[in-house]
Amino acid sequence: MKILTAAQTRQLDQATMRAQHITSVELMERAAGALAEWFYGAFPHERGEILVLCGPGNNGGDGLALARLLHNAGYAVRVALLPTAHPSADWQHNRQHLPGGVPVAELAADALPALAPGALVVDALFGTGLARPLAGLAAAVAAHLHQARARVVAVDLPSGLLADGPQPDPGAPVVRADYTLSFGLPKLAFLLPQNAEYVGEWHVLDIGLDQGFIDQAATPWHFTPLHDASVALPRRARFGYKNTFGHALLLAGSRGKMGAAVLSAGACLRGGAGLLTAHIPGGGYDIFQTTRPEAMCLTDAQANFISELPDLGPYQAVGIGPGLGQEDATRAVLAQLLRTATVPLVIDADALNLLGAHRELLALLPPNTVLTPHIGEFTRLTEKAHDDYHRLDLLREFAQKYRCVVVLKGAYTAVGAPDGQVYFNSTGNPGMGTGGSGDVLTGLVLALRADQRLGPLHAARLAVLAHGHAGDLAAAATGEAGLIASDLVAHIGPALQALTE
Ligand SMILES: NC(=O)C1=CN([C@@H]2O[C@H](COP(=O)(O)OP(=O)(O)OC[C@H]3O[C@@H](n4cnc5c(N)ncnc54)[C@H](OP(=O)(O)O)[C@@H]3O)[C@@H](O)[C@H]2O)[C@@H](O)CC1
Ligand SMILES: Nc1ncnc2c1ncn2[C@@H]1O[C@H](COP(=O)(O)OP(=O)(O)O)[C@@H](O)[C@H]1O
Ligand SMILES: [K+]
Repeated sequence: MKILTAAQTRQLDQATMRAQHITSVELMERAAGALAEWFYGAFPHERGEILVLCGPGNNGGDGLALARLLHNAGYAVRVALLPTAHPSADWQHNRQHLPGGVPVAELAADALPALAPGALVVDALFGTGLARPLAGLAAAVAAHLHQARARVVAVDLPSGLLADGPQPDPGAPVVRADYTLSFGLPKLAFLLPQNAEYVGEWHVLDIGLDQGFIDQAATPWHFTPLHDASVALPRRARFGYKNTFGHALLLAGSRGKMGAAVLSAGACLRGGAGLLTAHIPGGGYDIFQTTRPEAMCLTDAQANFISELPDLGPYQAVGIGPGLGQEDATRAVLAQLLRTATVPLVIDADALNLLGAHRELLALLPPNTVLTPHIGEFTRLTEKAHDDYHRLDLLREFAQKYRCVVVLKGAYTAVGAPDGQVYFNSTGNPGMGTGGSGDVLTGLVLALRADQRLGPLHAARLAVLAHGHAGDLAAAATGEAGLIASDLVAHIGPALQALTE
């Protein structure tokens, strides 16, 4: 699913009207209808009055049309208008069609609407047409909503927030919505941590926008929903056997962090690898063999860390990093791996930290390597980003420069591809913020890299999608707080099953 800019969204509206021979008023009516349907589902028994705040453009027009539909459906609705000399044509149409029974007032700085605590407010002040930061009356309204602790439903965008870029004036107020209801496609702003306090819970409502325009629109940004055919897992061949499904090598663990190796190995096995060999510090042997009997095990001469690179001959993919530690000898193993590997690599955790601390090693990264940094690890590999948008620029630059797939982990994990495209993930939940979750992802990516039917981007995107889905399945059973990384491993099977072709 593509993510478009505000400018592209305006073109998409025009293309939809042309292709479907509808007027802008008709398109607005569809948008309002979709908003109203959402309201009926979310607030079926709302008794209090709903205040609809309308700006001068089509966002305000959506608000006026929604007010009419809610009133006709029996809700108590009141409208407050931002004073304007030049309302949009569709605004005027919907103003004229507002039923007489809906009270309408103009907003004024010295008489902002009284709001009972928890009052339900629709923010239809500004959407994608926002041309400058909120100031004056609009800014006062945004602050008033916040102080009054109103429940705010934003139409298309919380007013004051840009759809696709950082705020020009970070100090200017932005409406803090509990819900944001957008049309057709998600907006880039929804996916970034810095905007979470404004966007709240967001939903995309289908209003039948022109798919032809969307298909040809150029954008680096994509969103991967749970069921995305382009990243499905191919079925296993009926006559396949363990050697068909890939033999993975995992270099992981150090004293005190053998659990990372165990978790990662579990995920690799549950991810469908035909065979898994783990190379671990000698002192971890009993732990590993006892907890992961399905995996084979090579022990390092060192008891507490890894100092030797095994012969890579038998393997279809190599993963390195979980619980690895940052010993000099381990760094030498990483360097040797980068120099000699001819099979796909997956690099995580301390292996990334070693790369960050010794950046000369970055030049050795084989193309199509998958790196799985969280934000802290990514910062060590690159530089401190000014904000979340700048970090996305850094992600694209890094993936293009090193011809690698970079999985920037977190809520809506962003997968950067060597061609500069970025794919945001839709699955997962905050319960996954628990030690070892990333180690599980590494094992799963490794299994899918050992699967020779999948390319690096497909493997990384599918692993991220399945890992998040496993987290969602696990959280349904344990709750978010109770979720631990082992639960992710246990749910990889059903998650992958749900994502199989
Ligand atoms: N496919 C879709 O997504 C569909 C989208 N639709 C809806 O259309 C919305 C976009 O409508 P839009 O283009 O009329 O822009 P909108 O956000 O109402 O603002 C423009 C007005 O605000 C003003 N203005 C701007 N900034 C300001 C500021 N800081 N302070 C004060 N004023 C400011 C600006 O004035 P000006 O800059 O000219 O002075 C102009 O008057 C979109 O978000 C969605 O809700 C649906 O109806 C159909 C399907
Ligand atoms: N709020 C969240 N929503 C979705 N996924 C999350 C969230 N928090 C963490 N995760 C996922 O959990 C994993 C955490 O990885 P990481 O920080 O490397 O953990 P660890 O180092 O403990 O293994 C990542 O895949 C990340 O995307
Ligand atoms: K809005």
